[in-house]
Amino acid sequence: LDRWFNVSFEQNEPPVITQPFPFFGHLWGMIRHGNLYYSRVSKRTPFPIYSLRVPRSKIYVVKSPHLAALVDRHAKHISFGPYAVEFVRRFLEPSKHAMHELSQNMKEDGMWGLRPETIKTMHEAMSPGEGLTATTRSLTKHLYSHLDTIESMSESRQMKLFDWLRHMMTQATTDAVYGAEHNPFHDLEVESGFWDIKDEFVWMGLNMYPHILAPKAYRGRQRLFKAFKQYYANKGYETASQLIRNRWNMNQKYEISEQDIAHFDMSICFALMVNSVPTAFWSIVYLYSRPQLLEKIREELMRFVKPSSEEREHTIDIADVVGNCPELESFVNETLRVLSFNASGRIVLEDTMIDGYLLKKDSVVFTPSGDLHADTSIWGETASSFDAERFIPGVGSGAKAPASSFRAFGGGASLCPGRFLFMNEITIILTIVMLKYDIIPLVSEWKEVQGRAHITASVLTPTEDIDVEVKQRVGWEDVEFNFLWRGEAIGEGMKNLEKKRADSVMGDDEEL
Ligand code: HEM
Repeated sequence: LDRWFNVSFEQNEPPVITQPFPFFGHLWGMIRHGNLYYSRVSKRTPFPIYSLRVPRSKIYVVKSPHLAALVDRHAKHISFGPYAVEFVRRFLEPSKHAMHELSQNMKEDGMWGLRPETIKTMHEAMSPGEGLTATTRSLTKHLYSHLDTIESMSESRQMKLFDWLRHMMTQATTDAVYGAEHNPFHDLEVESGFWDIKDEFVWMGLNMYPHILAPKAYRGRQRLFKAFKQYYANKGYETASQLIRNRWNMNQKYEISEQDIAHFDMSICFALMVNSVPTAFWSIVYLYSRPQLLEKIREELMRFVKPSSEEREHTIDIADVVGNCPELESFVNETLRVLSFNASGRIVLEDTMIDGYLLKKDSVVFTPSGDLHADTSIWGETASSFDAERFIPGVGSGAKAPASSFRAFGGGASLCPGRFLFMNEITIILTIVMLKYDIIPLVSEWKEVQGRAHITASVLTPTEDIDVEVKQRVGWEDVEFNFLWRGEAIGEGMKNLEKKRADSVMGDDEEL
């Protein structure tokens, strides 16, 4: 269809991009290509902003960095709130009371109302501070114990990379966030049901006969709802992270039922995992398929590794790595830049003029990250290629890019509150994996894998998995790593520490 795009102009409003099948043409493109559709249209239009007409909705797509920054600045009138509430209505089967409470104070005039207050408490729980430290420490322990199962695998440690990461990160993240005591994801049918929802999400979102159009997703959602209802009946929140306790308390304040809270958790699980898992996959593929880059980042990590007097033992506090490894951080940001295709959806609450364009009330505004991340006026002539050093201060174009143009985590008032937890998580995984293991594809070369866009996710999902073998890192087979998070030992570190304590107790006994 993209070959037959045409343009029509309406007074003041952004130009309308038409195609031969009125209304349904664009809708079909969106269903077929997900968020990648906007990039396809944008490539064929010279305008900084344009309109798409679909049944019952008018969509404006913002392409220019300047207009993206303006949309962010008009957050009260071009708002993320109603977009998020529409997600709840379509996917989470909320009660009337829950919908009523969620729909209050859409313009966020003052800090009141279920949605603004919940987001505020989420930011509090997930910004650097006690809550984030406690959750990350728990996450590190759970990730390590899953990674450690590699050690007990048989001689040939072969696995499907994406499947392996997905299972490990699902279990470890939900243990850390929901508490391992009552984590619903320990039931593997809940885990597989959850990922089925993602696979058939678009069809479920049409909200017409979901049990027929999206049967696997429908069953997965029912299973997830039921499991979370049981979780709250068991008072699972009492042993959960601050994030879940804060959310529970806020929902109590607004008299939201346990059933509604259980349904809301589907969105939290999406936020926790749908971007982090593919980012971990792409990061490992990009690193291990670029041996020089891998060695460079390993060298950077080695600055934080302290060998003990017994040569075999090495200790690293992963919390020191976060924010202090420009090569690693730049690499992760660049991975996000090239693979983020979120739409940053907003709803126009009042007719609003931005830069001479009229945006009409009730329309949808998308600011696709794919377009901004490919803009040569921001990222230079190399915008379309992967440059691991792009975000190193003083080296690449990324360090100077305006915040409103790097949109992997969205932008403006609705900037993702989970970005710090994510950065910690990816640093933990990559640090442990890079220091301890070599990862080799079973076929001789790393194959080129394509990405698929999802309406719910920012980061593309790989269209196929890669069979790999995980081996002890060559030259480091005899080294034992102790991993810490803010001085507290985990994994090997924990075992060694416990052993040392036991030895010293024995020594004391002997003295006695
Ligand atoms: C790679 C990891 C992640 C990526 C790429 C990501 C990306 C995003 C994006 C693109 C948005 C939309 C913001 C906008 O349109 O302006 C968003 C919002 C959000 N994210 Fe994340 N996210 C990640 C991890 C997380 C995690 C771990 C959580 C934890 C629960 C989380 C919670 C949220 C929430 C609650 C919002 C809505 C914010 C609001 O309503 O103001 N995200 N995220």
